[in-house]
Amino acid sequence: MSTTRISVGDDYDVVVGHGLLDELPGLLGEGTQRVLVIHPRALAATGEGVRESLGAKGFEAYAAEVPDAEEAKTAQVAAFLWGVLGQAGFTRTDAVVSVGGGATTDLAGFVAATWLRGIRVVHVPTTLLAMVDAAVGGKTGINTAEGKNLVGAFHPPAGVLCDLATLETLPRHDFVAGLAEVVKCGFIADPVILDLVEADPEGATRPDGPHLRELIERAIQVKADVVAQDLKEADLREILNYGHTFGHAVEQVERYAFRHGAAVSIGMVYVAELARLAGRMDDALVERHRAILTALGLPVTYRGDRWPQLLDAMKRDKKSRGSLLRFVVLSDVGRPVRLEGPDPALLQAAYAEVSRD
Ligand SMILES: NC(=O)c1ccc[n+]([C@@H]2O[C@H](COP(=O)([O-])OP(=O)(O)OC[C@H]3O[C@@H](n4cnc5c(N)ncnc54)[C@H](O)[C@@H]3O)[C@@H](O)[C@H]2O)c1
Ligand SMILES: O=C(O)C(=O)C[C@@H](O)[C@H](O)[C@H](O)COP(=O)(O)O
Ligand SMILES: [Zn+2]
Repeated sequence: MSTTRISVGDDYDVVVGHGLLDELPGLLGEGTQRVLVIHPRALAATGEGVRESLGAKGFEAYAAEVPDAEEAKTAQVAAFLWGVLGQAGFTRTDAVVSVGGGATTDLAGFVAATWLRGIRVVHVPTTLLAMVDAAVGGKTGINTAEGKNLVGAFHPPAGVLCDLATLETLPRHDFVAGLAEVVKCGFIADPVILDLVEADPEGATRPDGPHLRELIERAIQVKADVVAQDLKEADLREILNYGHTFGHAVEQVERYAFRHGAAVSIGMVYVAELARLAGRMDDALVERHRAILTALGLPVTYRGDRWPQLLDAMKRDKKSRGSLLRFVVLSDVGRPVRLEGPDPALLQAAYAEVSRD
């Protein structure tokens, strides 16, 4: 089966295909002696397989298991991993490999960014969301009690290996959650993604769907093009945060029991409604958001009794400047603009539009 390479500027490639482990040693860097493979509990066998294959190639290979999903993105788990690296004597020529979903790649990337002020990391994403988004672009981080991804660093990987076979074991709800970030790329930059999903929404929800590979590669291309121009989110990169101001607030209010992609789905409808109320988006495009996300089985409403908590969480969004709340909105498909300091009445009215009883 074919392999695709999508370059992120001149920095590194995101490789999409099947059985890509042979590429891993070449990405680890010359002189690398020790490698720590970080994987979640659910992928114990896969993580051990990667460790063994590196051991067989002559590396001093270690594996560390971390909790599944968002429970891994804590200071305690990061401290556990710093301990593992310290005990094994990892130096600046050694490396970290993440094998898992976005929670694992965010955590492992952060640990690599902070160990000795930065060692090499290679991501082997195993969820749809991590392939198209989390493993690409160098945003790493953990959560704190006050909010999502509040501690982190920009630390691009040396490479990203997306083995499509790993998606076969991914639970359906996690697969579908990843589609929210694919659709996000469609709305902000690549309308063909929206056309493909609209033509066959059921097919899009299956790992063997006819357009899955194209959807994945198009979404990666959108992200790669953006981060190659603005790694540290001075301006353009904010478009990748479409739907996240409200989405991250939902995740925090739900204490991370809600999947990231599901929260972003609601967040995109929220911000579309906000844009409509602010006179920036027409009714048809708002309804297109609802129709596409609903057809994929993603949520587009949220409970209606959490406004003070949601607003409080939104104020800590990284796009905020002082007390100014800032949103990425669309004037049309592929035309992201900023909405700064919207009237508080509009913020709450948009919430009413996505609230269910
Ligand atoms: N850094 C970024 O740019 C960026 C972008 C998007 C999202 N994120 C972050 O990514 C996280 C969400 O990532 P996610 O949706 O991949 O979820 P996740 O990492 O929480 O994984 C979901 C679940 O699936 C399990 N799993 C992973 N791969 C599997 C497989 N192949 N088979 C069976 N089970 C598997 C995991 O152990 C976990 O329980 C959030 O923390 C979000 O903030 C980061
Ligand atoms: O890569 C980016 O930039 C993004 O915003 C992609 C998002 O999908 C992702 O969830 C990211 O982790 C959000 O970052 P944050 O800066 O809002 O914490
Ligand atoms: Zn996201």
